[in-house]
Amino acid sequence: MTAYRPDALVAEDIDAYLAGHAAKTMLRFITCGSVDDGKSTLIGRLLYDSRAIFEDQLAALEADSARVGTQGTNIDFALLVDGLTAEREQGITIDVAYRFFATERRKFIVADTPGHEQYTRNMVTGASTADCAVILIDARKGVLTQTRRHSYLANLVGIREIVLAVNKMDLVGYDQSVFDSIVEEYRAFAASIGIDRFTAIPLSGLTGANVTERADAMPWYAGPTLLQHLEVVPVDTDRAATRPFRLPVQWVNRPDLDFRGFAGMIAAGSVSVGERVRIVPSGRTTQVARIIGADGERTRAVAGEAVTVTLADEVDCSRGDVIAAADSPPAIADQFVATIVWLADQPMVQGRGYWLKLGTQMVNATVQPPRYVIDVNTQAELSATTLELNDIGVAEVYCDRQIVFEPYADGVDLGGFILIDRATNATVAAGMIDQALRRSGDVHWQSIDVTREAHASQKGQSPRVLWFTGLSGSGKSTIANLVERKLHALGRHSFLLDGDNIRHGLNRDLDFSEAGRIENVRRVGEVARLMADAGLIVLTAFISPFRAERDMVRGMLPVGEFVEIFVDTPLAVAEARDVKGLYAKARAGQIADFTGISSPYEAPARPDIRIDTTRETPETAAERIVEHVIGIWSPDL
Ligand SMILES: Nc1ncnc2c1ncn2[C@@H]1O[C@H](COP(=O)(O)OS(=O)(=O)O)[C@@H](OP(=O)(O)O)[C@H]1O
Ligand SMILES: Nc1ncnc2c1ncn2[C@@H]1O[C@H](COP(=O)(O)OP(=O)(O)O)[C@@H](O)[C@H]1O
Repeated sequence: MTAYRPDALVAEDIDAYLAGHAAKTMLRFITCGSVDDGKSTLIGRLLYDSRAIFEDQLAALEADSARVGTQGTNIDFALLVDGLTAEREQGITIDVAYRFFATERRKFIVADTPGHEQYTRNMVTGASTADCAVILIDARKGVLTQTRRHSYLANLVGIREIVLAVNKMDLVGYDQSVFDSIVEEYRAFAASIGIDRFTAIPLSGLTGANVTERADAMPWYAGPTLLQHLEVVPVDTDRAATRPFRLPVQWVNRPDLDFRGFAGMIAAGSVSVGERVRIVPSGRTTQVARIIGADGERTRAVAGEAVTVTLADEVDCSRGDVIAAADSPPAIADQFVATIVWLADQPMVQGRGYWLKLGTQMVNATVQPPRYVIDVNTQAELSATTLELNDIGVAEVYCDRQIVFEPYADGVDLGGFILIDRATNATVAAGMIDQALRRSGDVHWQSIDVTREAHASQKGQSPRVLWFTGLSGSGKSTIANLVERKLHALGRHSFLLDGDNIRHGLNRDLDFSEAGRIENVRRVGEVARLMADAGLIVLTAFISPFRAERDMVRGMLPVGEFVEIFVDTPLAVAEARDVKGLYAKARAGQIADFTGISSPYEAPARPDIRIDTTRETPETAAERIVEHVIGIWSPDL
């Protein structure tokens, strides 16, 4: 290996330096091990021996090149930090240090994750974009629990290149038999968790033996040094290039009527002009007419490249769709079994709707209680009712519509997803699709001839869901009743779903726990949607204490159809009214989880209508609501 000498070249010919630098492939790798294994020393040696470009040097370089009017450092710099900013924007607090260095053959980003309790979250975050994992073993200690944990996690997130770095060989007299027995023990374990291939290298971070320089002390080892190996291991895009073509559409580029291009990053395979492609999920096939890359018109493009393609026919294709090889398209489904790593401090809430983001697709999804969680140290399958921080579990995921996917093992881009809290926008989990549930493919949406528009127009009205929310005794039922009477008198077709009544029938199996209330509101939302599909004006009077579920119901309906009405009555006033005597019982400890007292109420931040019942009578509140509803639907007045 020839050490890379950026300083000299930068001084002589910055353009040549930047051009050479930009053309090199990038390897992202992760180091797993603890300080005791000599990890810091090893990384330090790699950086030192390869005359690494440190972050601050790159920043200085960028500033210098801007000053002399040269372009081109930006791309590398983005690559250096993009992993970080993406995670920060998603609200995950992680503890992963990224370091950048380069040799003449390759650029490297090494993610260094500390080995403390937050290990799973840190490692999954650091490893999710890595091509390769370097697993450190102390030659004196051999394969330990943490070696197994690191290997399991690396394999879980889809890292196919594993390097077993048997460190501190100097402390065992560079003895081949020590190395061989560690490799044999590791091979048996690796096979048991599905790792069929790894590269073992005996080395010493301290002396530098087999890190960047060959070691005279270990003549029995004929393989590459660690750096030599890292310079040639295949990166994920090499592997992706051999799979069937996939282009998840990021946006549709339509500058004028003559041009309609579909832009995105090719996730797998390659594509040539004239090739037949299939748009998924619609299933329409057509041919690729043109391919435009960063450097202009192309005849072919491969995985990892950002392109815009145009198609021979005017087919429907929008953001979230996937343009794929016509004869081997990805699957579509709305229910999956997935392996989920929980990243948030708040545990998973059964039945709660989370945003599921898979590539360019975003849908609402709920997670069932896990079938089991995995002990990362022993790989044992344990029973659990929910997923908590750092848990890894296998669970069913239900989406509210079909998505285009591939099992994670076949492709990270269409198989990996994140779950996002709808209220805070924080990433709460990372998931990997194992397979679709069979019933998902068996249940088809029945296409119905009498559409919701036909139902509504027959009734001469636009459907609405008037969603009343507020504390017990706030006045939801009283006002909703009055509104319905007025609508009825005006000849509107309506139906009132009331908390007390539904809880005696449809939802009699549900309690007032968080999960019980979430499921209560979800079912009511589904029923309200069906009734709105039937053309009705639906009124619902449920406490519906959580923002996430109210927002979820809003998202289930066409824009503008959901009207959130906050019956804003202070707790003290509702409690003073105590229509049903429940507050007195709750205060006396006879009712558990009572809203406002021992269970939370999340007030709407921006309701469509707010009613202050301390200032407004039920009558005037109802008139205002009717005016709001009739006002926005003027055609048939
Ligand atoms: N623990 C506890 N907390 C809150 N409310 C309780 C509880 N136990 C019984 N009740 C009675 O149930 C009614 C609320 O049911 P909801 O279906 O509207 O509640 S929720 O939306 O699922 O939170 C509510 O009716 P309203 O007073 O009309 O709101 C109460 O009468
Ligand atoms: N401005 C008001 N709006 C609604 N209800 C009011 C108002 N002022 C007093 N009330 C009384 O408050 C009580 C509200 O009870 P209810 O409608 O059953 O509440 P909820 O359905 O929210 O539990 C009723 O007895 C009602 O007469």
